[in-house]
Amino acid sequence: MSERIPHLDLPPACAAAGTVQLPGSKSISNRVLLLAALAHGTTRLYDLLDADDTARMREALTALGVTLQPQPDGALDVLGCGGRFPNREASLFLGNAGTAFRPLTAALAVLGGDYRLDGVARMRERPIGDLVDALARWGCQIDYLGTQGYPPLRIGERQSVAAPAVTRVRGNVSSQFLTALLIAAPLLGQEAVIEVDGTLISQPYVAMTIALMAHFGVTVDREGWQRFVVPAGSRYRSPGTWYVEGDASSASYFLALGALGGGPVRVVGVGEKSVQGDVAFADALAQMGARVRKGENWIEAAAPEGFDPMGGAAPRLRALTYDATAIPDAAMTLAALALFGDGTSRLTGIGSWRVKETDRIAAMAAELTKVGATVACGDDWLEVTPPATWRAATIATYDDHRMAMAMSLTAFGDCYQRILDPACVNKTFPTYWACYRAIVRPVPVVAIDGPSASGKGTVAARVAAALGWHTLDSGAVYRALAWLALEKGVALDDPAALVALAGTARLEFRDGGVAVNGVDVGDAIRTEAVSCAASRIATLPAVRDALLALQRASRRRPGLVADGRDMGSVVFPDACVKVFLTASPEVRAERRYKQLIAKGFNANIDQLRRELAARDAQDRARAVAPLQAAPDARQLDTTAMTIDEAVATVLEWVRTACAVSDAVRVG
Ligand SMILES: Nc1ncnc2c1ncn2[C@@H]1O[C@H](COP(=O)(O)OP(=O)(O)O)[C@@H](O)[C@H]1O
Ligand SMILES: Nc1ccn([C@H]2C[C@H](O)[C@@H](COP(=O)(O)OP(=O)(O)O)O2)c(=O)n1
Repeated sequence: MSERIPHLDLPPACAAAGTVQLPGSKSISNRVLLLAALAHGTTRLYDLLDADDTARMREALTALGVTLQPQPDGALDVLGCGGRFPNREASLFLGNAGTAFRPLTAALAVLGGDYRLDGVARMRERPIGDLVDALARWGCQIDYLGTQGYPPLRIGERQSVAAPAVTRVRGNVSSQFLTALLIAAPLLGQEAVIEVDGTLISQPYVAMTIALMAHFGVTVDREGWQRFVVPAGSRYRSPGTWYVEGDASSASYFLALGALGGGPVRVVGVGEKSVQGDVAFADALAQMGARVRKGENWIEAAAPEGFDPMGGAAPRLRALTYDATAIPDAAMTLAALALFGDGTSRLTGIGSWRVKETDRIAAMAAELTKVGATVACGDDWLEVTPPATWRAATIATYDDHRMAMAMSLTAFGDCYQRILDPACVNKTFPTYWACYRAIVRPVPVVAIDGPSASGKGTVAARVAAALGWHTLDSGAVYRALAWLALEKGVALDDPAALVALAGTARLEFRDGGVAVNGVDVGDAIRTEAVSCAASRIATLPAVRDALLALQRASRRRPGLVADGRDMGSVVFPDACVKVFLTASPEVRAERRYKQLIAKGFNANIDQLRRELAARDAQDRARAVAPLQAAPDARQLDTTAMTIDEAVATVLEWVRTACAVSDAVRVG
């Protein structure tokens, strides 16, 4: 997704199954790019992540004079510069990529030169003082160009001081500081000893750094996770060819979706032997009750034993109490999964969330609350109690890819959810939404549109009864508001007043019944006066917008049959079957006449014919969502058909359309 669209509406989801080929790991990609650039010899890299954060690293290396040669088979050749960048002067823009900013700062500071490093506004709020202080003790020359302790930075020539016996760095701010020092240490030309003060967070990321350095010829001796020694004479050497693992953090969203949507969902690219700590997410998911299986290069997740994907709701998972110190990124997925727990979940050890792409604790708390959860949080913990009632929400993403991806799980809460700035996933996973759509099955909708008295309502109700699905008579939505406007004397051509009326009234549509502010208006809205008023207010775009969410709220498991004028074209454009029902004007007038008489209303067939024709004309001519068949709708002319025949035809279409999915129960 390259264009920044303002929002993405996720329809309520009912199932998820399939296989996802994961993009390359961001953490591995940026580490091996830098190691290959610093190494002696050429490294051929396969399956590198192609996303914003890796693009920033590649641009930086190019600016430093490193040659990167894309190969016809998709690989990238990095021509290592043997421990010294050709360009001793450069100005680097690193966006919001911590995995590029921190290690490059350390490597450039140790090598010395004349460099400027900067990033986006948020990068200027992410602390780097601990790393700069440690580097200063190695004789590095680093100045803050803005706020002390934060980017942007200017790097000069390193003073030739003997490295102190021990360089200390705090372990609880960002493990990337330690990673940066370790990667830069072989460039010092002498032994480096690094000690960690306090607890080391995100320890698996440091293990990954050490493992990758070993593949590039540098062995780090360590005592526990407190003391690290990089021997004198260490030099990076290309391993020749390197295959980047799939991203384990990105895997977490799909595994979670598998647990919520029945599954199984398989992610390919990470497995049992992964060097990435975030594979531990799968174990946390199993603790929540999901069924998890792992192979060498894949992990699979399915809903808990006994879950019926055709039932009324997402599976109840077990609430989780979890120390996420080792997996801060994947823990965001756990926070969203907590919405589906059987009680309050508690995540601890997530203090580093405060200094990531955004203050993730505050962001998560705010957005989980919007969908109905009760959330409590502190400096380094978050507690989530699932919603008693789910709410449709507009979810902010804070220019944070993981906020967008984690919150996509909320689609299993039986409401539409709007994700703002969905393209923020480009940071690490540009194809996320395409992968999401490939495995997630929204609650199915059958849309039946057509002119008045073509039989929409009758056919819709019978089809829904046969399938066991819900119904939406969208005409009743317009009729109810029109009825209220007539009651209250609100002008039928005053959009603002009508929208205000819709905002304050309680309009309820359940099981075929219609109530306005608690009063049953099922029959009152069927008069010809209300029909004409409904058709008039339906021409106003603002009124149509105001009634959209109300109509979409009817989309609930296991499925919905909706009838109206724009069900297939506007309200449910992703409906699995779209029907455009017609009948000749004479037959329609006759049907309506009989219907009204049967209900005890007075009716005149000639007048009905005229009124139907006028209303059809108005519904067809309006500028917004006019009555017309969607391009992908199937026409059904019922002029010479019985109701049974019409219903049987539609049911057959539903069965054919849904046969591809065993997630949808038909008939
Ligand atoms: N195929 C059909 N053949 C005969 N009568 C029908 C047929 N479809 C619907 N009807 C009758 O026509 C009337 C109007 O149908 P309705 O479902 O209210 O239409 P709409 O919702 O399109 O306005 C109802 O009394 C219904 O029983
Ligand atoms: N999806 C819809 C449904 C109804 N309307 C408007 C246009 C229609 O003339 C009125 C009444 O719709 P309704 O479906 O109840 O009317 P009929 O039963 O077909 O006569 O509402 C609409 O604009 N869009």
